[in-house]
Amino acid sequence: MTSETLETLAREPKVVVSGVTKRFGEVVALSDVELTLGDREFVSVVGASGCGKSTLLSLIAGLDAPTTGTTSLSGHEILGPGRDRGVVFQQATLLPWLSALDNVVFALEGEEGLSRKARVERAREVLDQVGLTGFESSYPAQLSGGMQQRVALARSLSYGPEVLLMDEPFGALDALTRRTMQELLTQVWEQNRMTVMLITHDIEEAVFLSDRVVAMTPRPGKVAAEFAIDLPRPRDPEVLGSPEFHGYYSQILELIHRG
Ligand SMILES: Nc1ncnc2c1ncn2[C@@H]1O[C@H](COP(=O)(O)OP(=O)(O)OP(=O)(O)O)[C@@H](O)[C@H]1O
Repeated sequence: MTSETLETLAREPKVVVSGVTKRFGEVVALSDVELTLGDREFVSVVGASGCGKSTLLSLIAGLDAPTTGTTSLSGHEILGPGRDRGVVFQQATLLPWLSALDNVVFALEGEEGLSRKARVERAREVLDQVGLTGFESSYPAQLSGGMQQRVALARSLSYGPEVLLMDEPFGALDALTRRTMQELLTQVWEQNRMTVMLITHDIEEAVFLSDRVVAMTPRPGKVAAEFAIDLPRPRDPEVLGSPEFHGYYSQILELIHRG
């Protein structure tokens, strides 16, 4: 067993998905899913289109409920959305009439006891973390797709969630921007060290970013296999050329193609 696997096992569980089945009418999207996300662990979920990845994410986000089974966070059953979880989707879904700064400030409206001044300060801080200093007053339409996703990420980071849930966050970006955003995400995660669940179609992205990659079976989705990624951190793009990286990549690819 590798040291990384031991570290993964030693982590306190943060999110636990237990015996979860999800049906939409006749469609069984998830069947008896068991999954644990450890405290401060970065986990990617990969699998064929339609295998239930987004459904799994929305159950943990509390946007939907399982048909049977339970999801819990820090030992408490998830019964709806909460500020202990941040969600980033493929589209940034920013409010077009608000500046980048005000989009983040708006997300902090629910933070009780935080003055307008403190909210603005916090928003500036997280915009700086995602490399947007100087763009605070730009409106979404004035920002590129990658920059809009940076604002979306800042918005989720602003209230300090324990778990960050990301559904194909870079899926709509061009290859170069995607790579920059992956590097940004590793930096942000190194600084914040929250639990992350990333849904992606991109196995290279999954291996590069994660402590563990979870591969799902085709519908009805179940966990097919889990791979502990024992690559040095902080991750450097140079690792992409290493034999270890290619070893993980081909094992996961083969498993998904085998179905
Ligand atoms: N609200 C819904 N109503 C009916 N069926 C749904 C609903 N949401 C998802 N499904 C079905 O559940 C299955 C799993 O969908 P889901 O979007 O979770 O898969 P996915 O792995 O995220 O797919 P993709 O990679 O293409 O985004 C699909 O067959 C989908 O059609």
